[in-house]
Amino acid sequence: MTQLQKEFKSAELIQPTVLTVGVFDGVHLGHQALLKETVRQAVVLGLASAAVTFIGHPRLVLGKHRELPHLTSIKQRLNLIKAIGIKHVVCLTFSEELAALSAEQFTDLLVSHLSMRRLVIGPDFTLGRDRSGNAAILKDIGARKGFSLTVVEPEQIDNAKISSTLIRKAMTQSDMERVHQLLGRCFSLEGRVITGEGRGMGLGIPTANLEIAADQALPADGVYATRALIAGQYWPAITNIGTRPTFGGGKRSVETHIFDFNTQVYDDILEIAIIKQIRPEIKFDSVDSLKKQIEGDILRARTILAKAEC
Ligand SMILES: Cc1cc2nc3c(=O)[nH]c(=O)nc-3n(C[C@H](O)[C@H](O)[C@H](O)COP(=O)(O)O)c2cc1C
Ligand SMILES: Nc1ncnc2c1ncn2[C@@H]1O[C@H](COP(=O)(O)OP(=O)(O)OP(=O)(O)O)[C@@H](O)[C@H]1O
Repeated sequence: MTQLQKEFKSAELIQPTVLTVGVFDGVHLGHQALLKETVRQAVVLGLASAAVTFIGHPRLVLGKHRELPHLTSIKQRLNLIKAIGIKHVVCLTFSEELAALSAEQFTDLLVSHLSMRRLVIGPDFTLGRDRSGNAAILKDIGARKGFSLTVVEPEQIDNAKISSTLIRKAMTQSDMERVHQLLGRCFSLEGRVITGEGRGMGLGIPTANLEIAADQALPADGVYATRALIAGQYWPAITNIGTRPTFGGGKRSVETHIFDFNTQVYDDILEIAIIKQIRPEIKFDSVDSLKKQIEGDILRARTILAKAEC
């Protein structure tokens, strides 16, 4: 049995479904509109709602991009999709085997394994080998195979279609307000707390270093006002993303100083909601001037966080 057959077999759905398909990286406002419409139609038709999401980005597997940073981890993506009310979330590895299927072959699998009766798609969505399955073709296949098709209007902001590409661009410009507007929530990073180089304590500013996946999209290097979520509780915080040029630079790290907090958090899972950039990362001439700057940054972060919406 191939990997794809195994994945479909273990995801088997018996109750007929209204289904949507995509990568859903970021689960941005456009994705949310589509997922909400899928849930709404399932309720109206008395069917179960389902979403198929891909592990591994099609554009990477098909060699169109060499690197494509993810806005959300798989875990965040699944939690966000479920929080919208989608009953079944099916993960499929986007492999060459999957990429080689025609729209007809892929929708056959959706009908036979996931009992698809209606497919909900967004603007310009295509499915199957060489992106051959556009809305007209999917409608025609559906008429023969027993599913109907709904095409959802694009969600737009300022006449631009909301897309993960737009969000990645705003991240590289450190425009976290724009990212927030496009996602419909604050951008957040989640990971395990790992050990740093132990300099933070010496500076009098202890930091929790986050373990970050190599393919995680990050805002541009800099200092950000953030909120840290630990064991269900939010704490005001400040986060430095960067290479610490004052100490000779190194591997990019994401380190957070949580205000009024002095508990050991090594190995805990920490989520950081990134609210606003305070300044870019700078190479200081002395550790003292870095320390003075950080003390000022902390005051600014407190002011920003007192007024922030998320
Ligand atoms: C709020 C904040 C701002 C920071 N800004 C800078 C900076 O502009 N330049 C820099 O070289 N390091 C900066 N750092 C990183 C410190 O150099 C770092 O916390 C220290 O080296 C400890 O690193 P460690 O956790 O790897 O031991 C900042 C850290 C924090 C918490
Ligand atoms: N702005 C939007 N409004 C409504 N639906 C959208 C929007 N953006 C994407 N979708 C739909 O969400 C589904 C999942 O899309 P998917 O994540 O696979 O790729 P996409 O369209 O390239 O999205 P993005 O460019 O944001 O990564 C598709 O049906 C897609 O058409």
